[in-house]
Amino acid sequence: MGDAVVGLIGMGDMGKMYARRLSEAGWRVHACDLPDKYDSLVEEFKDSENVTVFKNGHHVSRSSDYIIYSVEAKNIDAVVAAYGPSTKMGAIVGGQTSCKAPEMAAFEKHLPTDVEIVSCHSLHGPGVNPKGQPLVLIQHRASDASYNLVSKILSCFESKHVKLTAEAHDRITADTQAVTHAAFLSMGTAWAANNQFPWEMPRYVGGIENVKINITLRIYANKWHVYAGLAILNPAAKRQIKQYAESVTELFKLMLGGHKEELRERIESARKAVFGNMDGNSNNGHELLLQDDLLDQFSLGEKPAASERVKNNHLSLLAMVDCWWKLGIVPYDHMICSTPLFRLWLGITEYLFRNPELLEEVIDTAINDNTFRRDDLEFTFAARDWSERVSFGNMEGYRSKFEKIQAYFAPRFPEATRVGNEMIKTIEESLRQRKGDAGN
Ligand SMILES: NC(=O)C1=CN([C@@H]2O[C@H](COP(=O)(O)OP(=O)(O)OC[C@H]3O[C@@H](n4cnc5c(N)ncnc54)[C@H](OP(=O)(O)O)[C@@H]3O)[C@@H](O)[C@H]2O)C=CC1
Ligand SMILES: O=C(O)C(=O)Cc1ccc(O)cc1
Repeated sequence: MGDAVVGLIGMGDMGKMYARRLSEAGWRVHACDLPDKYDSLVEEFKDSENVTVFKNGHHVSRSSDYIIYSVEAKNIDAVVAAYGPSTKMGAIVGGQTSCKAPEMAAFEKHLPTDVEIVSCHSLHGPGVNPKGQPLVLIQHRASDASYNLVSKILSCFESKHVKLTAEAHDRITADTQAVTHAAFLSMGTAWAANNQFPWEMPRYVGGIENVKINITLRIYANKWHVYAGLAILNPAAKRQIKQYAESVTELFKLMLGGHKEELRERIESARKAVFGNMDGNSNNGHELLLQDDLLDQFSLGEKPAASERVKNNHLSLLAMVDCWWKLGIVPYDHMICSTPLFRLWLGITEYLFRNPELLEEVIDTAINDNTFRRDDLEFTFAARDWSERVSFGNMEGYRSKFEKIQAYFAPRFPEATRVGNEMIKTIEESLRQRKGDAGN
């Protein structure tokens, strides 16, 4: 491959994934994590001849031509302050953090002026095949030649390169990632508060419920700082998460008050704004992203017989569309810059909103069925509490709540991760195939 050496500062899940793929593609990689991980990293990469592990970021910065900071967003300022001044003259620096405002501020503050800046963000987790997934590239302070070099280095992922400014990146990921995570975090919080493992209850098994359960567990199996960083440090995210909590609260109040017509009108206005004239019977816009039979395959529990199926008012999904409507967000506009979780979330939302019978059943359940009010109450509390922690910028408050719920679900993570990976893989393949079919 080329002569350029790629530096990786931060060898956590994403850093390791980058190191493996870049070195396999023939790039020389200089990597480090914190000094206490030096020995274990040397051992782990002893068979990768293109990867050299260093004790700290000074060594990596001095010897690399494109350096990627792959550390916690909350630490970016401190880490760049430490190693940025050691950057090789004329090198290019970028970061992998999920939120670019603090990353760019740190680069501008601490990097020498001869250093160029091209950042990146893989819009998927470390366990997902990067092929075909969006990879955001940001030419922040760099010549076209340097941008092209970074694009060439990262082309071995076979991801779709999406060129954005840092600001546009943060606005879009607030719409897609931050608010999506808020919904799933709240579901997990409500289940834990009611001492439920939802896959053990008939109401929560099958179809779109599988997506809710698998994604919620996937998020709680990950590291808290990833979600805290992209919610709390992203200047655009607070408003979205707050609106989601408000939409949940207002819809729940309409349900509690038995205001069926008002509820229906509100849902209908949101549906029109977000899904336009797409309905369940026509393919006006495009085909449904997801099909129920596909989703049925990925259960952590036994699917109940149709006669035992318990109806759900899907407050979390109704609130999502209400939130998009109130904020003027058209989620399809963001597909080019979406994560697998966002596509699944949009998929189940669309599944509900483009099925008039199911939507009517949901409205009816919301008004007439009291069975699950306790779940909805906890879900409403949860959405508001997450939003408050994010609004106050409360990292420690976020962490302690996240880790408490994480501990509750932890025994099921291995199985949930396996089923979740399988689900994402199958659904993504099906989406790709359909796109291919449509193009033929
Ligand atoms: N996980 C995901 O799905 C994705 C994450 N991202 C972003 O990528 C970044 C990395 O995430 P991820 O790999 O998951 O997180 P990890 O916590 O697994 O990795 C971060 C690593 O950086 C290390 N680190 C912290 N400070 C230093 C330092 N001074 N020098 C060297 N290493 C240091 C951490 O060590 P220690 O643990 O000891 O602090 C840790 O090993 C985050 O900003 C995240 O938002 C982007 C896309 C997807
Ligand atoms: O798909 C998601 O939203 C995930 O949860 C995985 C993830 C987490 C952080 C990122 O910056 C990008 C992807």
